[in-house]
Amino acid sequence: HVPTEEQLQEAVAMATKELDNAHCVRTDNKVFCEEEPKQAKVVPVTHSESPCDMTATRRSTPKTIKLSRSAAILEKVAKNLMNSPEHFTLEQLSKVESPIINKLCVSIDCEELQHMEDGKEFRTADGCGNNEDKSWWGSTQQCMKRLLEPQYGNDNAPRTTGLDGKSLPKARHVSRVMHEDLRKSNHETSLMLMQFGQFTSHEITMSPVSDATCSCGSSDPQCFNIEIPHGDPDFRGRTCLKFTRSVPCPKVENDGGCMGPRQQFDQITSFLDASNVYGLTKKDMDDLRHGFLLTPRSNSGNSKKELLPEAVDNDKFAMSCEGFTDDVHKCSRAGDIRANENPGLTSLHTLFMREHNRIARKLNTLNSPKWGPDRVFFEARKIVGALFQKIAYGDYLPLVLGPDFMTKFVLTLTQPDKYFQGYDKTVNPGIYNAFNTAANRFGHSMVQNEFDRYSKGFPDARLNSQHPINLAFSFFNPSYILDDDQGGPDSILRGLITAQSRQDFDRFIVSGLTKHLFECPKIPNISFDLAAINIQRGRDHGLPGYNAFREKCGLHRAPRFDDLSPEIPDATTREKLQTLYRDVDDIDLFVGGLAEKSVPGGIVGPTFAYLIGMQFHDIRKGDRFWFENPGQFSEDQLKEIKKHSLASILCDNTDTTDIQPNVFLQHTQPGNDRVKCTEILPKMDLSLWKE
Ligand code: HEM
Repeated sequence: HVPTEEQLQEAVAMATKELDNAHCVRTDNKVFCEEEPKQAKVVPVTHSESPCDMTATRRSTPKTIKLSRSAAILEKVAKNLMNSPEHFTLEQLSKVESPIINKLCVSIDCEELQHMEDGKEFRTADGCGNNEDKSWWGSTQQCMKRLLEPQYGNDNAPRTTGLDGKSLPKARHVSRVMHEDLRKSNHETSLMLMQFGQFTSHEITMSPVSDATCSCGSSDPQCFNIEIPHGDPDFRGRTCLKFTRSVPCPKVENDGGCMGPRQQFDQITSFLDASNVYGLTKKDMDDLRHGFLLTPRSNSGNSKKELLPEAVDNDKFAMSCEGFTDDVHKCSRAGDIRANENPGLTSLHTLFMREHNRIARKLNTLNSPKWGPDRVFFEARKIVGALFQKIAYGDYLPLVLGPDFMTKFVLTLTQPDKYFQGYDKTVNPGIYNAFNTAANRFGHSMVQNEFDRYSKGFPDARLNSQHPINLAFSFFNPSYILDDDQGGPDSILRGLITAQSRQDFDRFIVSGLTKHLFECPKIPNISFDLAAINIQRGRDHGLPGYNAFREKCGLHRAPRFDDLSPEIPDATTREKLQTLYRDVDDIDLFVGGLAEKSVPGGIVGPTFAYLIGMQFHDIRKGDRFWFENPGQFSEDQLKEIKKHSLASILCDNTDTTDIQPNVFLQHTQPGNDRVKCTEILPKMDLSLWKE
C-alpha cells in the first residue's frame, strides 16, 4: 500500500509551497520571523550572527543547503501523507520508489569522477569516483549511515522522552552530575594521543547545523536549546545554551528509500585522505595550494618555521575567530574550517602543511623538469595521505582499541612490504551516525585544561622557559601560534609529547570544556558545555539509548542498572545513572559509553570500541586508494612509508632535536627512550620516488 504518483506529485507541490511560505525569511546574514508569511529565500549565511558564534565552524555549504532543502520537502511530504485519509505509515513511505521523490533525494553531485596527472590517477578533492560503481560513496555531503533505526519525537523532533513517556533528564543536568571535573592523568600516554584523535576526527566527520537564530525561548523547530536548570552555579543569569539542530539529509535513491526518518549529513569526505590539509573542493585545494606551498606565513627563510596562510577578511576562517581575536593576530587557513579551534589542533595542521612542503620540495628536486608542478603537488598529497593512514592505523588506533578489536575489525596494517588484499567495493566507507555523534567523541574525556609548552632544550625541564596555555583562553585564539618568543607551534607540539599526559578516559571532563567552552572575551555570558552539547546532539539525531547499542555491539542488553556492572564496575557511577534516568534503556549513548571501563590494552570501553572499530574497518576496506592497496605504491615505497612516524615528521619539520620514537606514548615507557632526531629514528627515503 503506497501512494499513487498523482498523490505524490500533489504532496510535493504542497510541501514546496509550505516551505517557500515558511514563517521565517532568511536574508544574507539574518533570519526574520514575521507574523505574515513571506516568500522564503534560502541563501547561505556569510557572516556570523554575532562574534564568538558557536555555529560558525559548522555552517552548511551551499551544496548542503540545497540538499537539506530537498530533505525538508521530503519530511513535509511524508508528514502530509501520514496525515492524509489513507494514513500512510512511515514504513510504507520509506519503500516508495517514484521519479518525483527520487529527484529530490539524489545527492550525487560530483565535480569530477576521476583526477589524472601524467596518466596516473589520484584522489579527487571531494572523494567522488573512489567507488567505481557508487561514485558518491565516501564523498562530501553524504547522509550518515545508521546501525539502529533512529528514535525521534513526533515529526522527526528530537528524542526528549524516555520509555515511560516522561521527559528525559535535561542534558545540562546530566552533564553536571556525570561529567564533573575530577582530574586523573594517564602517565603512559601523551596528550598527543588526544590531539591526533581530534585531528583525525576532523578529517572524516563534520555534521553541519541549521542557520536558525536560536535565542532562548525560540520556537523555531531547528532550535533545540539546552535548558539551564534553576540555580546552576556555572551559568548564572542564563536560561539556555543556544543549540541549533543538524540539518536534515536526503538519502541517496540507490541507498534505500529516501522518505524514511530524518538523517544527518557528513559534510566532508569519510576517506582518510588528508582532506583537513587540502580542502574539500577543487577550488579550496587550489587556493590552499597557492597559499601554503607558494606563500606560507612568517617564512623568514626557514622552512621549519613556516606557518599556515592567514585568514582573509570575512572568509570562513576569519568568521570562526570573530570575537576571539584582534585585528593584529589573524587566524589560519587550512583544509578544515575548525583548524583554529584550539592551539594544539592548529599546531598539528601547521605540522602537516610543513610536511607537505618538505616532501613537495624534495620530489621537485628529484624529478624536475620531468614532473611539472601539478604532478609534484598530487604526488606529495598522495604521500601525506598515506602517512596519515599509516599513523592512524599503525600507531594511534592500536592504543585506542587494544589488540582484540584491532584484529576483530581487520585494522592491523600488513607486513611492511606486503599489499592489503582486502579492498571491497561493496563496503560503503561512509560515517555511522553513532560513531560521529557519540563514540568518537570519547576524546573529550582525554582533553587537559592546559596546553604545556616546551622550549628546544626540553629534556632538561630547568631549561623550559615557556608558559602553559589555559584551554579556556585558547579557543580560536591565534596569538599562541604567532608567539615566536614562546616558540609558536613548535613549543606547543613539544608540550603535547613531553611531560604532559592526557586525561584518563573516564566519565570526567575538564571544566575548560564543560563550563568555559568558547567563552567569548568580548561579549559577557557566552560560553558552552561540550558534554551537554554531546548529549543534546545525540537526542537531536534521534540516537537510541546506550542499552540498545550495547546489544548491537555484542554485549547483553542490561535489564537493570546493576546488570551494567561488568562494563561499568563503579557502583557510584551506576547509582548516578539510576538517579538520573528512570529506565536503564534511557541512558544516552555518550554518557553510558564514557562510563565503561577500558577494553584490555585499549582506552575506550567495549561499546565505543565496537563502534569505532567498525567505522575504521569500513574506511579502510571501502577505499580504492587505500595506501596499502596493490597499485598505489611500489613494495619498496610502501616499506619506506611504514618506516615513517609522527616522531619523524616532528623532527623533520620543527626545531625539536630529541624525541621518543612513539610520540603517543611517554618517553618513560619501555623501549621508548628519547633519541636524537639525527640518529636512530627511522625515516622514509624519498629517493625511491625518483622516476
Ligand atoms: C580541546 C579539544 C576539543 C574541543 C574544544 C572540541 C570541541 C568540539 C565541539 C564544539 C564539537 C561540536 C559539538 C556539536 O555541536 O555537536 C565537537 C565535535 C566532535 N568532537 Fe570534539 N573537541 C575537542 C577534542 C576532541 C577529540 C580529542 C576528539 C576525538 C578523539 C573529538 C571528537 C569529536 C567528534 C567526532 C565530533 C563530532 C564531529 C562533527 O560532526 O562535527 N573532539 N568537538
